Amino acid sequence: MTHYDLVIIGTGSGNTILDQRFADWRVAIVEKGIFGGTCLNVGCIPTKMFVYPADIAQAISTSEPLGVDAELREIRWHEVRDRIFGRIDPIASGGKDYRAAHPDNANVTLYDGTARFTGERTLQVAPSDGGTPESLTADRIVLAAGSRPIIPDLVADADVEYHTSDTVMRIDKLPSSVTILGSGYIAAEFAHVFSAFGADVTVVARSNALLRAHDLDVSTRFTELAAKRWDVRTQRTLVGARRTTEGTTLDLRTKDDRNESITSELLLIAVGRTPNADLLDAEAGGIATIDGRINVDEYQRTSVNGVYALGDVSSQYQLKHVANHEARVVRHNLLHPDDPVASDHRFVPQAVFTSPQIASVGLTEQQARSRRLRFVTATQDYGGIAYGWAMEDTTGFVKLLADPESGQLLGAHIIGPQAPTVIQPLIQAMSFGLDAPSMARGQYWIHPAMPEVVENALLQLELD
Ligand SMILES: Cc1cc2nc3c(=O)[nH]c(=O)nc-3n(C[C@H](O)[C@H](O)[C@H](O)COP(=O)(O)OP(=O)(O)OC[C@H]3O[C@@H](n4cnc5c(N)ncnc54)[C@H](O)[C@@H]3O)c2cc1C
Ligand SMILES: NC(=O)c1ccc[n+]([C@@H]2O[C@H](COP(=O)([O-])OP(=O)(O)OC[C@H]3O[C@@H](n4cnc5c(N)ncnc54)[C@H](O)[C@@H]3O)[C@@H](O)[C@H]2O)c1
Repeated sequence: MTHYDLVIIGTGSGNTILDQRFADWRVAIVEKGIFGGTCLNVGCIPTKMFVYPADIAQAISTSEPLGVDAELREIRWHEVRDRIFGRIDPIASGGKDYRAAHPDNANVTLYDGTARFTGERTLQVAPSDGGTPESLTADRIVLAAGSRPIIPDLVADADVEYHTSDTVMRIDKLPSSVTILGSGYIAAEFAHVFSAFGADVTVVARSNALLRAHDLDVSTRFTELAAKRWDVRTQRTLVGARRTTEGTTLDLRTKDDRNESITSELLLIAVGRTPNADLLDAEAGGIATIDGRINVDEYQRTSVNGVYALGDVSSQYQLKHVANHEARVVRHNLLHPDDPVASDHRFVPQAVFTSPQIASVGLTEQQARSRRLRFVTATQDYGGIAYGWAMEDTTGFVKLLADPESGQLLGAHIIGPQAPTVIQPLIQAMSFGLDAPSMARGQYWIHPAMPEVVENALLQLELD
């Protein structure tokens, strides 16, 4: 049994905790997979590195209304893929080497294996190479074990080949057709990538809209646009999956009880991610869970003294900027347990890097209504501002919700070019309590730049 001052499980945002202030601590890091976690290796970063060339490919094939006749000749898949992972893989291995061997980390032991609780602040680590499990105890433990893709039993139990976001970015050949089961973030982003690269894409949704957790106006607009680009099947229930000569077939039932089948070369499952709390045997460590997540208070503390959790394993937001924020909170609270800081989840923004891009922060109109809040809304089309004319945009808009009495913004929802960038001043205004009139008229807005779409939306809010 080896004892540590601190054990960190998971090297995504968990790996960002350690700095020189921990130099006197005896620390262990346990990682069962690729060093660096989801965002770096199979999540945010490689997906966006695929989205960028996809955006270029799509711009070429949609440039004709601007008077530019261009032709997309070829996607050199191997080059696209290898540029991305040629950049990412060395970062993962370099990060691992740094923790394992650099003098800065003389106090750190890296375990390549799976940790699970066997008692309070007591862990067993099963080495990835099948070696003898080792027991560790620690005064403090950080659970940063992330989440993993959910695979419906009907797919997992069938004799079919399928991909998840963990595997699909490394495939050897660009498929001619792709079926995506699911209609959230991952479905929207990969549908854009594969269709921009020339594949026929079918998206299968259980509900009546894609991205249905978004503001209804955004979700409705996105679903309409998606249906023009992809074969979108809403309100379908999966009833089976089978291998056929042409690829993989999904058997579906429609809302009006008809049977239908979709066959494609590649099947991508994107129906959500489940926290890895179960892999940790959290209950054996006395750690409470809620809906499969590790339960934490505002200080990221679990039900066991000295044990903290952060990121996808405990958060209702499965987002990297949230995991990183929570890691900073955990770092402070490890160093200053008597003067802890709380996580700030008031205005968590999110963006979907599909086409058109989507970004949002704060309440949706549905949420404002269900909370019975008094609010006003304003919507400004990109097409009504000068930069929108330049782009000939006809589909993007900014929608704002505000408290009519105080002028404080309650929510912002954008669908359109560069939405994740255009939204940032609104996140800032909400985070620092800047009211809409002050934001609109208390600063210059560069003319004729894209953020004028935000300025005009702010000016349209009919406040008291
Ligand atoms: C395809 C995709 C695209 C995404 N794009 C974005 C985006 O654009 N923006 C954004 O904000 N978010 C995005 N996300 C979400 C983001 O990647 C996650 O929210 C974030 O990576 C979570 O970080 P984490 O540190 O909690 O977990 P992770 O980074 O998943 O790290 C957890 C680590 O723990 C290890 N582990 C698990 N169990 C054990 C165990 N028992 N013992 C030892 N090790 C263990 C795992 O191997 C893993 O390396 C995306 C996710 C996916 C899948
Ligand atoms: N840009 C980003 O920030 C980004 C990108 C990708 C992933 N992520 C994170 O990763 C998480 C997981 O992404 P995701 O797209 O897998 O999940 P998601 O929760 O965004 O969407 C899953 C969708 O699949 C649907 N679904 C569930 N079971 C189904 C079934 N049997 N048949 C058909 N549809 C079904 C759900 O109704 C839901 O709409 C996201 O919630 C997000 O937090 C973020």
